[in-house]
Amino acid sequence: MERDAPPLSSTLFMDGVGEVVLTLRPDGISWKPLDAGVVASSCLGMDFRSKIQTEIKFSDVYGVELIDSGLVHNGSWNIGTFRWGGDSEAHRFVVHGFLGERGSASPWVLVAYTFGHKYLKICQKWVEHIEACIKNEPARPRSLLVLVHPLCGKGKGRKSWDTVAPIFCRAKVQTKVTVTQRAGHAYNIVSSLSDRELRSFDGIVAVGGDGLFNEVLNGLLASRHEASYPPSPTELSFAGCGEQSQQCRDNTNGRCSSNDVNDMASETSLTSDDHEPLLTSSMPNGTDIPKSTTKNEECNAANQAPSTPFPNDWFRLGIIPAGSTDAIVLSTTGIRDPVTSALNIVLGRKMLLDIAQVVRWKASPSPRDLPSVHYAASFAGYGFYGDVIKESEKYRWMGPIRYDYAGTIVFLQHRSYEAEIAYLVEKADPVTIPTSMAETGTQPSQALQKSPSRLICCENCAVCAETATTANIYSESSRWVKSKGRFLSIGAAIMSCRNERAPDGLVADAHLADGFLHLILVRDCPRPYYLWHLTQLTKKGSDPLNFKFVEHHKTRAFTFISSQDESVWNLDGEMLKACRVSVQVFRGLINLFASGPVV
Ligand SMILES: Nc1ncnc2c1ncn2[C@@H]1O[C@H](COP(=O)(O)OP(=O)(O)OP(=O)(O)O)[C@@H](O)[C@H]1O
Repeated sequence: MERDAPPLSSTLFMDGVGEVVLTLRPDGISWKPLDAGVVASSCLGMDFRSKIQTEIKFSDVYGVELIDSGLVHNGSWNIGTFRWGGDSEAHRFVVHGFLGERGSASPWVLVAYTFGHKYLKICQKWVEHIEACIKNEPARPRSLLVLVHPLCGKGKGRKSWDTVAPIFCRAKVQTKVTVTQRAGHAYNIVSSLSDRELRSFDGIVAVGGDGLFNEVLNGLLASRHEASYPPSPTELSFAGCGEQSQQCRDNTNGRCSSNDVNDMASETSLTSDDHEPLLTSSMPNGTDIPKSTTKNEECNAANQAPSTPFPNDWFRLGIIPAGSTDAIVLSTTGIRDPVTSALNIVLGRKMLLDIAQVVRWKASPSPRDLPSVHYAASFAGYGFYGDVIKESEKYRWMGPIRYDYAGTIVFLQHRSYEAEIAYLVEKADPVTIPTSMAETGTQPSQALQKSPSRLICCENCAVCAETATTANIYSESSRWVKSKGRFLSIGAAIMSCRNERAPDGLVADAHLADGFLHLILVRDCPRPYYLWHLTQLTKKGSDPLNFKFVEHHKTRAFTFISSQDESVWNLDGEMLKACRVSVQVFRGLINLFASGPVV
């Protein structure tokens, strides 16, 4: 007889096990074989058998679905022998979940448990019930925009999406999928979404590498993030640093007063417009493009504010790793696995991520040369880092190995660059160690010995969760410090920047959402010392920053002026030509479908 009441406990057939008593608990379901045996599960056509799996929590269930009626196999493994108990024809439903050890950096493994009953209604009730329970789990997405870079990595973007697409389907997440056709395509799609279109999605997923994610990030924030620019390098250079630079500001919440601009005009031709945010929409690679305007955006423009501003607490970005380095995924999940990342997305995992705003200033007298704004999630680097990206473009045909080849060439060239940096120092910052200028040597500096115990960012990180609001970069609690000289490289790590070559990343203890970046200045030094520094980066547990020629400053903003006519920056692995740059970090500017690395 069919029943209408929701089942709290029923006897069903479980595929590969036989008859079980299935029980609904507040936090999941459990099953107990009537015939004491073992439990089996299957995944993507493969069988995973476990003697201990007799339950699954709703937090580990990503989908449940009715399937066609058919055979439920009643066989089970029993101490190495297959015991066949006959199959039963039944109505069926499948519970899709995953097995993953908490606190372990191994990939999560998909599991599917199939149950059957002779009455369809019993199966329907179980499905409805489990669905209702998983809906109570923290905000799982319903609709996503998915952008697939088909050529990323070794051309594995499409294949990576094909691997994980069934997960989205089983989780009943609607996906609008676009395969990119060229560099800049993802940027165009995202930046031209009207607010209404954006609000129809819970997030955007990039299937590709850090470069595709950077395009999505820039497209999203180009017209939706409103903030004052950081000071221009020439402004700080003109005003000098330290307390003076604070005094050159009025009370316009960080914007320069017209006096500042007039004062600077003789040096750089900056106009007051240069200091208005969001005047220019730029491609991540530095090509300025006209922003397409939708009706909605016109409306927004009239209201002077986008109706979906950033930061907000609902819209999330996700990455399915398929690129050549995948530093953002490695630094935010601890593992480079498309299935684990897809599960993080459909399960609605959410964490805040700091984003760096990189403003490129031009020195040309043309009033059309407005500053252009770019965003980076993981890294901004100059010198060695910029040169490697530039050189590697010549060898694109080699695939990901071109970075090793280009890195070797650039290392052998051993170029250093004259530059002037000004960085913001927190008056109470224990990590900023302004080491002596232009000092090189083989003896490790004492910098890190002076730093407090190094807390590595992880799931539920206490540092990132601190509610203390990050002070405005113009607050009284900070001052600008200048550093000038010849540098082999200048790197700004917004996150640890872990990758397969650098298992701890550039800065092992960088946090994902503390509002700081780590400025690493590598001063000109003999080539063997630089090699020593680089090789330390490749070793787990080493200390690549503990050299006298390396300065490490934890900061919220810095400016840069190069004395070169052409300077190349590396933003999240993409090239940006810029001789004058200001960078500031925005704490938790976006939400990511992730929960932090397992370390
Ligand atoms: N269909 C496409 N054809 C060519 N380039 C594309 C396409 N889609 C995106 N791109 C661009 O390719 C660049 C690299 O993308 P991504 O980082 O995702 O892959 P990757 O394999 O890790 O790349 P790389 O090895 O260059 O770092 C980005 O600048 C991105 O904008």
